[in-house]
Amino acid sequence: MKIIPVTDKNVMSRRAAEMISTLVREKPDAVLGLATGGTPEETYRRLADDYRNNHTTYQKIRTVNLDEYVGLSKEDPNSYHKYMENHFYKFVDIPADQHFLPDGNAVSLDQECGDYDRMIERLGGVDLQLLGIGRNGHIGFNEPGTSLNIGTHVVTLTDSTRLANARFFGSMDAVPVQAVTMGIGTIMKSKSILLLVSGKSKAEAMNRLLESKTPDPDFPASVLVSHPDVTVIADAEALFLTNKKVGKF
Ligand SMILES: O=P(O)(O)OC[C@H]1O[C@](O)(CO)[C@@H](O)[C@@H]1O
Repeated sequence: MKIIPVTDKNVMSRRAAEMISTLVREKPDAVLGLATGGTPEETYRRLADDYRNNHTTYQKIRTVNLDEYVGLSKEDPNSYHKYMENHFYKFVDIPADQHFLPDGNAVSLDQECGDYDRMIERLGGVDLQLLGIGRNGHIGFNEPGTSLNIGTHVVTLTDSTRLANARFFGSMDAVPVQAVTMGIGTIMKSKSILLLVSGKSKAEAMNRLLESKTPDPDFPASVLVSHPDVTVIADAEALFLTNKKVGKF
């Protein structure tokens, strides 16, 4: 795991956007694995700026997202379909049939999960998977206790995750209880992984990740220590609990 310590969220987002746009320019038909949540919002803004200012094209890029809530339509303002539309797709030239998210409203969710993994394989696998981390160490929506080999599946969200995401819904009761998520096995097949960690609320998770020596299902992000190509960009607030030397900010 390569750790890049940065002063704040702005720098984290700039560095992340630079990594992603470099890949897009070097491999114009790359498969990007994308994430939602508060952490990558500014990274998407910067990628949109880069598209506008430097004409970085997404015409051949394919994107696959980590997850979607069960029971929300694609048009629901809180769906991750809508999030991606509002934060990224509408600002760049990626064709509509080249970006994919799991369908949380599929008639058969089991079928949808299997189809999603097969679709990622057909695309040739993910070149770069962008990740955030939950306070309890979840990646995607893989909550503590999830099998480390599992493919895309339906998950019941923990109260802590629903509480953390209640800020987008207005109340915790409005947050769906289930989601479809790429599994940890799916995420680990990505050729490279970029984890973004920002803010004091993530400091405990960051500390635990840095202390992790081997994958532990009780702390899903720990699986990243066994992946050959992981970059973590973390800001000073996220790193404030760790005594490990992470290099200069
Ligand atoms: O970036 P946030 O909003 O703190 O969320 C952390 C992670 O939890 C999720 O919301 C759930 O998958 C991810 O989208 C995100 O990477």
